[in-house]
Amino acid sequence: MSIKFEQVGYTYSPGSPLEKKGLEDVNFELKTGSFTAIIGHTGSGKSTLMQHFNALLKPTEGKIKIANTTITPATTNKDLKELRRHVSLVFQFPEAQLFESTVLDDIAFGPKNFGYSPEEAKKSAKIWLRKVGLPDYIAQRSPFELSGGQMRRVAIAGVMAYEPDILCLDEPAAGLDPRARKQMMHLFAQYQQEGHTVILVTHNMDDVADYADDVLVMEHGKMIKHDCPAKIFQDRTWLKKHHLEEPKASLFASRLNNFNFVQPPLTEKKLVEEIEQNLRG
Ligand SMILES: Nc1ncnc2c1ncn2[C@@H]1O[C@H](COP(=O)(O)OP(=O)(O)OP(=O)(O)O)[C@@H](O)[C@H]1O
Repeated sequence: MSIKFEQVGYTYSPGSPLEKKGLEDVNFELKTGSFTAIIGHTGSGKSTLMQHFNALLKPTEGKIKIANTTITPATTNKDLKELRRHVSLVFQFPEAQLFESTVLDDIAFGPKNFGYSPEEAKKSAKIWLRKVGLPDYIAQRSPFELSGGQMRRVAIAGVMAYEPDILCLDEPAAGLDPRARKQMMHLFAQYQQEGHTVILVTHNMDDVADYADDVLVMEHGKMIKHDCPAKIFQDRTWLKKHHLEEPKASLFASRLNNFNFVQPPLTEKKLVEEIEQNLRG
């Protein structure tokens, strides 16, 4: 499913004293099957942008084309059900939205809502319970008896169980320990490898380097750069100017004297390879 933003703008509370521009003249196109990271410092418009992918917010200017749906300021909610089956949004702390009495029912809720029969929904829920790394015996427990990390997985399984073509994630691993974060990111990477499009808002540049193949940089509601991670992270002066961090691996490499890196290694694996090469001469 292709995604195209054309001169998209969004104003919060227009015409009121609280009027605030959230997005301004945003233009880009994302490829089907890509893993796009949206980065930028706090308040730059990442979440505002994210909420436009499934029209939770509709542009107040410009238009968005996602597959066969065009979203403009005039689009009404009744035109959007089909889009929302194909494009899902996971907010920070999605576990706050769990509500069913068992884990399995909670995961099956999304698929049922989007037209799966009760049997199909249950079957998909069982598959996704495993895919997010939870044991089968948890299925009949109340989601509220689980740990925070387990609840997060249940919430994410509930979205992935109806297999949206485009999965939008707003800092989905916030607050998780490093191991749980890695497992979660791995799950999203696998989802992309199975042919889906993944869009991730993150402050974690290591995740960008490890998983994304495409990056949008936001600043003051505008998209200031759209490129692959290697190009985004190659210019340290530009990153500093825009208050963006670089991945730990390239930061580490920049502090090594007497080593020659053709370009900053972005991942731990690449860093190790390049150090080995340097040592071999
Ligand atoms: N409901 C709202 N009403 C008015 N202004 C808002 C609202 N939500 C966000 N904004 C403003 O829009 C701008 C962009 O906010 P947004 O939440 O999209 O940024 P962000 O990049 O996601 O930030 P963070 O990294 O802190 O989550 C900010 O100036 C913010 O104050």
